[in-house]
Amino acid sequence: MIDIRDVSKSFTLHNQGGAVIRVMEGASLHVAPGECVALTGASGAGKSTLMRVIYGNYLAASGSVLVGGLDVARAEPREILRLRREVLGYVSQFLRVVPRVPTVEVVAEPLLALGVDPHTARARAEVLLRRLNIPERLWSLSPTTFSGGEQQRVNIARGFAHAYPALLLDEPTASLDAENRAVVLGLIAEAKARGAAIVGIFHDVEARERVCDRVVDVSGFTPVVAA
Ligand SMILES: Nc1ncnc2c1ncn2[C@@H]1O[C@H](COP(=O)(O)OP(=O)(O)OP(=O)(O)O)[C@@H](O)[C@H]1O
Repeated sequence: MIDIRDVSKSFTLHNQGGAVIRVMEGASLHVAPGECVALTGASGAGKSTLMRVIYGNYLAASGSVLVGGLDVARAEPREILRLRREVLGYVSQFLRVVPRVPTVEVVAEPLLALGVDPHTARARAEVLLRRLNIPERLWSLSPTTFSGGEQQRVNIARGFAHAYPALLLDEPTASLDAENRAVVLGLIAEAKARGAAIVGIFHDVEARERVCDRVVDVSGFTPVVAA
């Protein structure tokens, strides 16, 4: 489902004399349907960079990044938008929403974008919000004023609203209490059981051990710098 081959990525800092930072070389990763792979490696090793390359936010300099058969490294912007709508979900650490949109609509939005009828989309959103212990009195309010943990749970509900065949998870259990953490691990396990291919960053080691089948240390993709 996710097949990364020989990817390299560097950044050119145009505002700092054109300094080039080589972050990744020869990165390869295969994630099968139903499999969850955790990216590990020290801070700055390139975990977030690899996630962004898969999502198409960062363009790989070389290699291929196949997600559901589409090479994200070569795809047109409209193909990437379609991929994100239908195939590839991304639960980032922080919720970004348009102000004043009610929580229930924030969660239902990915389904509405797919053409699911509003009643079904809303019902699915409500099931997730209830499961993630967001009090019903908050559903009609914008999540912009919610606590950090509440916002993260709204973000997770939104990320799991559609049954994406592939999912990127950036620290999905950070800042959650034990009960909600268990709910999120349950959602991840269910996504795997229906065949989702998942790549994630899990600093929560226990969570990682519970849901991940494999660990890939991205330090192995760090370019060797000549002395
Ligand atoms: N947009 C960017 N412009 C310039 N350099 C960048 C950019 N994004 C990432 N980098 C560099 O790439 C390297 C890898 O960063 P990345 O955020 O992927 O690491 P990480 O493993 O996710 O770290 P952490 O665990 O601290 O979040 C760092 O040296 C970082 O400075």
